[in-house]
This record gives sequence, structure tokens and C-alpha cells, in this order.
Amino acid sequence: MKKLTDQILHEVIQPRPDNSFKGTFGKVTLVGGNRNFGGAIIMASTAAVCSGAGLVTTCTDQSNSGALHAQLPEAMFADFTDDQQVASLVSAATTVVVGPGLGDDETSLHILKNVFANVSPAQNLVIDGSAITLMAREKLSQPKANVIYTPHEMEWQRLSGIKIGDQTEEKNRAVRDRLDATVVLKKHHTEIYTATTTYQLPIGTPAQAVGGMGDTLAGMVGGFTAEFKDQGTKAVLAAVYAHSAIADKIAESQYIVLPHQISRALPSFMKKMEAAPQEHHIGFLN
Ligand SMILES: NC(=O)C1=CN([C@@H]2O[C@H](COP(=O)(O)OP(=O)(O)OC[C@H]3O[C@@H](n4cnc5c(N)ncnc54)[C@H](O)[C@@H]3O)[C@@H](O)[C@H]2O)[C@@H](O)CC1
Ligand SMILES: Nc1ncnc2c1ncn2[C@@H]1O[C@H](COP(=O)(O)OP(=O)(O)O)[C@@H](O)[C@H]1O
Ligand SMILES: [Mg+2]
Repeated sequence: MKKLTDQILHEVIQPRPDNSFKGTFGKVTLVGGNRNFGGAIIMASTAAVCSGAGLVTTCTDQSNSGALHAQLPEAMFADFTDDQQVASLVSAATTVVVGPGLGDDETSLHILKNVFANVSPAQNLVIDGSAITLMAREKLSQPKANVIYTPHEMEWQRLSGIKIGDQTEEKNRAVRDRLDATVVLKKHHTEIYTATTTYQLPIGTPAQAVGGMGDTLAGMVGGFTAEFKDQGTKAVLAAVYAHSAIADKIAESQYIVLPHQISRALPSFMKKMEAAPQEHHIGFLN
């Protein structure tokens, strides 16, 4: 297993060209957040916006609209039960993120099927949380797209059939190869399975063991893969690394890290990473 280093950040986070506009940095469409889990999709959307995606649209339960706009006026809203609107927002996206707080009832399943029916091979599709659980339970086929799964160990057990205690690199890779997708297996020292390589994240802290931490990562993967779309899988690696690097820094002075704090720290963190490597350790949160 290859250990990720902060080098990945310097490779991926490039200065923005002068001659650019929001369309240069990709569109992210996020789908999730039922009546009970609105916070999950708001956290994911916040992460996508703060990662620098050009345009972010959140397809969620109508009841979350006010909270979304109050927290994150940069995001646009769509009702996730409006099949036609979701279909066109999914088709137009650089990256689609589906699953944070989606839930696992009949409505959730219908929405997930609509998303899967409208993605195309050139798009990135981040499948997280409830969407992984639903796919496994309903035995849904994986749509043709550049698929990135972000399961925790139980979600990976459901999807892969490999029990948590048996999730070895060899077994995980065999399932990854069958899926032909990128797998971000989240835990302490998260593992990332790409087509060619297995990476391990050597950083991260138990201060991250807080609800919404994975929703935030899913939004960051969405934001990075849209903004840095030419970087391919490296954008996923950079998002995973940045998520825990920021958390480690916050955890120097806090017992726990709140997921939205990671998102809010992203713009200044990314500015430091864009700078020369020798400068990047100097207190980016100050
Ligand atoms: N504020 C919100 O709205 C939140 C909504 N959430 C959403 O709630 C839905 C259900 O997700 P959950 O993950 O809570 O529930 P799940 O039922 O999918 O997974 C939790 C179960 O997995 C087990 N488990 C084993 N290993 C684990 C590991 N390494 N990490 C996490 N759990 C592990 C736990 O003990 C528990 O029994 C998702 O759609 C998620 O996005 C959660 O993210 C929590 C916050
Ligand atoms: N002890 C830990 N050490 C490092 N990272 C952790 C630890 N516990 C949780 N995390 C990270 O927090 C996130 C949890 O994801 P997930 O369980 O999907 O959260 P949620 O669905 O509540 O948002 C993952 O990125 C995981 O790697
Ligand atoms: Mg999760």
C-alpha cells in the first residue's frame, strides 16, 4: 500500500487561470437529504462550494430549502422528487454526488434510480451513504460513469459482501476490479483503491468521529473532481488528504472537529497548498 503525502495537494491544486469564469471550474449536482437528514446534504453541499466548484446545485427534500439557503446561499436548490428537473441537473453536471442523507425508503430508491438513469460515461459519480446501502439492498446495477464509492466499513460490507473483519487489501481490490470504480474505504487511515494502486491515508484523527464527517468528504470529492477534472483520480486523492489534514490541524486545539469547520477552512487551506511547498505548514487557520 502506498502512503499518500501532501505532495498530492501541490500536484492537484493549481493556481486559477486569469482568463477563467465559474464555468471553468465545473458543476456539481448533489442529491440527498430527506426530511430527517437534511443536514447531511447541506454539509456535503457546503464542502463542494468551499472546495471551489464553479456551480453547485442541491437536489433535496423541499423542507430543506430554507435551511440550505440560510446556510449556503451559493448553492441552488431543486426538489429531489421533481424527476425532470433532477434528470436535467444530473445530465448537466461535471460531477454528481448522490447519497448523503438520501434515506432508504421507496422515495429514496426512486430518486436514486432517476439519478442512475441520467448519468453518462464522461461524468464523475460519487456514490455515498444511503445510496450505497440502497444499491446493495436492491442489487442495482452500477451506471456507466466514472464511479467513486465513499463507503465506511459497514457500507463496504453491504456493497462488497466482505465482512468488516475480513476486509483485506487483496479482497477489497478483487471487488474493486469487478466494479471497475474508485473505492474510498473510510476508517482510521482510510484506504483508496484506484484502477492501478492502493493508497493509504497516514493522517486523520478520532476527533473526526462525528456525524456528517463523511458527508463532508463526499462533497469535497464532488468539488475537487469537478474543479480539477483534468486530474482524474488524483483529485479524489487530494480531497481525501485535504479533509484529514485540515481536521488534524483543527484537532490541535479542539477535542472534536465539526464537519462544517473543515469546509470553512478549505479556501485558505487551498490557497496555502497552491503556494510553494515550503510555506504550507505555517498556520493556515490563523
Ligand atoms: N446530520 C445528518 O443529517 C446526518 C445524516 N447521516 C446520513 O445518515 C444515513 C445513514 O448513515 P449512517 O452511516 O449513520 O448509518 P448506517 O446504518 O449506514 O451505518 C452505521 C452502522 O454501521 C456500523 N459501522 C461499522 N463500522 C463503521 C464505520 N467504520 N463507520 C461508520 N459506521 C460503522 C455502525 O456501528 C452502525 O451500525 C446516510 O445517508 C448518512 O449520510 C449521517 O451522515 C449522520 C449525520
Ligand atoms: N478514528 C478516526 N480516525 C480518522 N478518521 C476518522 C475516524 N473516525 C471517523 N473518521 C472519518 O470520518 C468520516 C466518517 O464518515 P461516515 O461514517 O460516512 O460519516 P457520516 O455519514 O456521519 O458523515 C470518514 O472520512 C472517516 O475516515
Ligand atoms: Mg456516511
